[in-house]
Amino acid sequence: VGGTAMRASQKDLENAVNQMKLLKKDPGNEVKLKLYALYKQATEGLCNMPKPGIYDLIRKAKWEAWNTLGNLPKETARQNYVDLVASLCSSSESSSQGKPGADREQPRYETLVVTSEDGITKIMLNRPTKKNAVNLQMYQEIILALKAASQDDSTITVLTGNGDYYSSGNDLTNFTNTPPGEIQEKAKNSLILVREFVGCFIDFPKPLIAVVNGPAVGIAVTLLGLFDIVYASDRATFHTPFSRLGLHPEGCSSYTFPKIMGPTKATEMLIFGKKLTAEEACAQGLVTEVFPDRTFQKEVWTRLKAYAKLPSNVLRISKQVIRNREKEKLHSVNVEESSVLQGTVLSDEAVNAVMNFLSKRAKL
Ligand SMILES: CCC/C=C/C(=O)SCCNC(=O)CCNC(=O)[C@H](O)C(C)(C)COP(=O)([O-])OP(=O)([O-])OC[C@H]1O[C@@H](n2cnc3c(N)ncnc32)[C@H](O)[C@@H]1OP(=O)([O-])[O-]
Repeated sequence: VGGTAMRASQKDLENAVNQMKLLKKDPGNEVKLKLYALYKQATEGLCNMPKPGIYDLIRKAKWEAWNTLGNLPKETARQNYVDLVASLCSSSESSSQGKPGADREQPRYETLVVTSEDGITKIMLNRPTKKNAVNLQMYQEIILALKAASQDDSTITVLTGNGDYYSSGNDLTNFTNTPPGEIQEKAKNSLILVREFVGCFIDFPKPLIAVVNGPAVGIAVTLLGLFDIVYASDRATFHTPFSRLGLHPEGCSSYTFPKIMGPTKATEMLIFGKKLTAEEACAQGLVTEVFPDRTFQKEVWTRLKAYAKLPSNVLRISKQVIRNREKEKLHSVNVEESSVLQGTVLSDEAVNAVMNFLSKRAKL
């Protein structure tokens, strides 16, 4: 997940090393350390360098970068190295093709507004007239925005919504204009996209914060279990109406929710579709803190700007320490949830629920 389907070979690694030598723009120390660590892990495995003394700054940074990879398999490290070099080469190509003076770093998005300031990259879902429903383009754009944010020089990354909703979840019209002969294929490809999308949240290397400005539905709720902090307005609600849509939990919620709130509370949400208020979601550990809607934006952004002044590399490493041992498990949960959905996304129950929504704009 999060890389090319094919596994990178030794030859691919060597090619990537050579490509790096030709890179015109210096990718910065943080990326260089990451490349160093992945290369060592890919070629030598587990960090075998004795821990350098505290004042041996350069060797210590290298040791930390390598040691943080823990027992990441050599093949995965090789793949990650190749993927990282490919993304550096493509971003340097696109920036060298950009017009002088233009905003070269940020790709153009149609469904998002992405800004980066004060050490914070903010990814704002921007389909307010559709309550920020996640259509296929938005899935793709969020993947791109997360990949860019993981490599930019911001300290933390925030996901939020524009308008009165955080997000109404998966866009129920994602397959509706598809000719009947192509629907199976489209559903299959869409679920592959959703799986890749969830994988990007699992792998996201920096602190990831949800600023839940209003109601959240479906996949916008389930993904919250993969965030590091979730701040909510007291207007927000949390609703996963999967059963009435003929669907099943995704976004790794079948694993994260029972861990966060205990199996019975998770069942009430994920199977029986119980909608939680922000206060309830906070009491159950899904939300970190609730703020009055009136002061929500001001309070949250003041806090986040202060957090973003902390040393970026330290936050990154702490996040990895907290999350890394769960990563492999989360990826396997993601694959499993996706294959369950493959079997049911075009079931009678699921198709009828979409038809019902379209014909009556039936409310949850
Ligand atoms: C990956 C597979 C797994 C699935 C994961 C999930 O996330 S499952 C969860 C899937 N999610 C759901 O089941 C939620 C379904 N949505 C609802 O139940 C309600 O719209 C509401 C309660 C979110 C808001 O009610 P409200 O009275 O405040 O507002 P309103 O109803 O007037 O909506 C305004 C406009 O937004 C449009 N729009 C809204 N949501 C969606 C959507 N998801 N899709 C498409 N469009 C959507 C709506 O059609 C309308 O457009 P129009 O007609 O003006 O062109």
